[in-house]
Parts: sequence; structure tokens; C-alpha cells
Amino acid sequence: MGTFKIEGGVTLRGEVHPQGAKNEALQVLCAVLLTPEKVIISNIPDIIDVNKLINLLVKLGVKVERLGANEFSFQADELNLGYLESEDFKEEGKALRGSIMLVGPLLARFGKGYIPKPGGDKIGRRRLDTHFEGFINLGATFRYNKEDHFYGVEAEELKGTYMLLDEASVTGTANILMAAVLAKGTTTIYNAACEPYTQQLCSMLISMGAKIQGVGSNLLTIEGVSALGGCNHRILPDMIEIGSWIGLAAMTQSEITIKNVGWKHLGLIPTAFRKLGITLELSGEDDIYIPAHTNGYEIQNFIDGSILTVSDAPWPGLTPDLLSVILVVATQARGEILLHQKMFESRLFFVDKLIDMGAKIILCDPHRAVIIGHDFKSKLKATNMSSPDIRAGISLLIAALSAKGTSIIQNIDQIDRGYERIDERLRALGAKIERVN
Ligand SMILES: CC(=O)N[C@H]1[C@@H](OP(=O)(O)OP(=O)(O)OC[C@H]2O[C@@H](n3ccc(=O)[nH]c3=O)[C@H](O)[C@@H]2O)O[C@H](CO)[C@@H](O)[C@@H]1O
Ligand SMILES: C=C(OP(=O)(O)O)C(=O)O
Repeated sequence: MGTFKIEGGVTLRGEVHPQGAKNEALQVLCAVLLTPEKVIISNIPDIIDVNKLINLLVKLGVKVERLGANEFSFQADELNLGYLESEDFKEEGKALRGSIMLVGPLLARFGKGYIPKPGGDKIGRRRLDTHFEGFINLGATFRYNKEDHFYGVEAEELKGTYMLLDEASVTGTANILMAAVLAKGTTTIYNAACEPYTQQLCSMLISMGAKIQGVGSNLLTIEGVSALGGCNHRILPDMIEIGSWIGLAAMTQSEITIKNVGWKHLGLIPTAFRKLGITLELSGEDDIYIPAHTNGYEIQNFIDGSILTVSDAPWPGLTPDLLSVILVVATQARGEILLHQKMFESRLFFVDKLIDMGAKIILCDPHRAVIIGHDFKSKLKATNMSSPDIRAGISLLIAALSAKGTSIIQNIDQIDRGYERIDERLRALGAKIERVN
């Protein structure tokens, strides 16, 4: 596991180009299994999780060709389904959360889909009921081997039906959708997740020949077709990375322009940062300009004067993946905030490290923290820390960049899982960051 050494307190300046969205990439890469024809995907981020998934596709027999730095073609015309029952798959398949979405397309096209309990961030319980209940509704039989945590679904034929999901699971909706596009008849998925990731998956599937209505809403109607064809698909900019750059600019009091952000797909993200008092402007065609916050930033209260609460919610609510960044940015704001991470129960424990660095935070319970900002009157102190999950990792990195002195962050694979060449891109803005060992 690698380590970052960061000399904090340096003001940054310049332009950044966001990478393609990790969570969309994981969905659309799985969708290549739905057709024997060639699928070309561009703007694929070069990050650990995505590369692991591409590697799994290769092992499954998908022909993968690199066409450019972030562009690949995929052809799933001769698959080696025996790989699904191998020991290697049991190991490799659990290395990331996104691998769970291999199941839906495999079930739809080949009548069987298997997966070891997938990994991903250790941020609380991450159940898979929604996924498998969806497949069962479509007519699949389900089995689970408790000893080696191996899941399987099989079906001779999938039949469309109405289903109301028990929660608007992002990967669950994508998985069921990819099964339903090749099912017989009409499937209706109510309480579907509608994040831009899933909207993009829908638009890719439609260009492959799928019939889907309700894209962008929580009611998807899918009329099954007998086969899908190839397509070209471009992944959106990563909205979580964009939010991370906004937070980093504010906290390091740096002037930064984020290029080609896909503003109309950012939902409440700009609003959430503005509520913290951060100035950000849509500039040029589709860029975000953040001026240097030399006078700090002041958290707004609610209209009635009560303390601002920022909480997550399924889309179009605020994504849970940005709350850790918002939390760290609040440690230098003028004012107080209550941060409520509703979805995950273990995502806030990294605040201990921020408290060690001098941040004023009260962790009320695993889901809620009160943050009292320093208004830059006192800087965070550099320290040694380890990245527990991807978003806590980037938040600790932002804290280290704004802190006084030299910090060490271990376990940076957690950051590399989701942020492409982050150290290189930070250095281009003037940051003093090195990858040591
Ligand atoms: C690879 C990928 O795409 N990962 C994302 C995906 O994970 P993933 O698809 O695994 O997350 P889910 O949407 O299934 O659920 C996340 C958590 O939120 C809870 N939950 C979910 C829906 C709901 O309406 N209410 C509720 O409380 C679930 O019980 C679970 O604990 O979505 C999460 C929620 O946006 C993000 O954090 C992850 O980055
Ligand atoms: C939780 C996340 O990722 P994953 O679902 O892949 O663990 C994330 O991207 O913040």
C-alpha cells in the first residue's frame, strides 16, 4: 500500500479537467456483456476499481482493445463462462463493489450469473437484497453459499413484471435494469434509483436497442427485446471528483477552474457548497470557476436562523459520497453545521483524525457530526494518518493540503481506487505532494 507525503499550507492555482465518473464506468462496463457486438466507451477513468473490472471482463473472455488513453472497445462474443466458477473469480470478483453488476447482464444473456460477496468501501452494511429480490421477481432462482459468501442466480427465461424496490439502490437498479432489457415482456421498476450514472446507463442501453421509458425518474418501464447491438458511449465527468475539487479549492484558499463539468448533471452539488458560503461560478461553456477565498467562507443558516444541516438522500437529493468532503471543508468555515450521513453508519469515524489535527468536531453518533469552523484563525496541524475509505481519503488529503507542516497519508490505494493520478494533477496546480513507496 502506498503513501503520500504532503507539505501543506501551499496555495494552488490553475485548471483541472475532471476524470470520467467512476460509478457510471462500473455500470456501463458491465453492460458490454449484453451484446456480442462491439461497444466503444470513452472517458473511462484510469483508476484501480475500473481497471479491476476491465480485468474481470478480460478473464471472462471479453475482447478488450485500448483505443486511446481513456477509450476502449469491448466485444463479448466468445465468453468463457467457466471462469465464473473458478477460484480466481472468487478472489478477484470480491475486490470491488461494482463487480456485483456483472450478474444482471450475465443472467439476462446466458441464464446464469454468479458473484462472490463484493467489496468496495467499508462504510457500513451494504446489503444486496434489492438486487437479488429484483432477479427473483423476474423469475430467477437464487442460491447463496454462506460458507464462501457466493451468490448465484439462474433462469431459463426472464419474464417482465412490476416491482417496487425496497430501497432506491444505485447498483441494484442498474443490475435489475440490465436483466430486464432482455426479459420477455414489460418490466416496471418503481422506486428506481435515478442518479446520473443510471440515466447514462439507460441512454447507453437505448442506443444498443433497448426500450426504456421514464429515464431520470423513479419509475422505469422496460419493454424487453430479444437482442442488443453495439454502440458508442461517452462517460460523464465525475461529479464526486468535481465536488472534491470545489472543496479543495475553498479549503486551500486557491483559485481553481474546473473544466467541462457537465453542469446540468450536478444536481444539488453546487448548491450544497454555496450553502457553506463558497463562491463558485459557472464560467465559459461549462466550467466552474472558484475564486481564492482569501476572506474565508461563511456557512448560511436556515431561513429561521437555525443551524444548517447537510444530509444525504437518494438522487436528486445530495449524494452521500460528498459528505466527507463537505465535513472537512466546514472545519475552516465561519459558523457551524450539523452533518447527517443517513445512508452509511461507518463513514464518519475518520473525524477522529481531523480532531487530532485540531478541527472542532463533535461526533454525536455514527451518523451525525457537529462542526464548528475555525474561519482560518487556526490552521489544522499536519499529522500521520491512514485512509479508511475513498471519500474519507480524499477529505484527509484536502485537510493535509491545507494544514501547517508535513503530513503522511498511508493506504492511498483507497484514494487511487477513485481518483486518477491525483498527485500528478495536484502538483500541476502547485501542490507539494509526493508518492513515497
Ligand atoms: C459503485 C457505486 O455505484 N457505488 C455507489 C452506490 O453504492 P450502492 O449501489 O452499493 O449503494 P445503494 O444505493 O445500494 O445503498 C447505499 C446505502 O444507502 C442505503 N440506502 C439506499 C437507498 C435508500 O433509498 N435509502 C438508503 O438508506 C442502503 O441501505 C445502503 O446502506 O450508491 C451509493 C449511494 O449513493 C454510493 O455511496 C456509492 O458510491
Ligand atoms: C462508496 C463508494 O464507492 P464503492 O461503492 O465502489 O465502494 C464511493 O464511490 O464513494
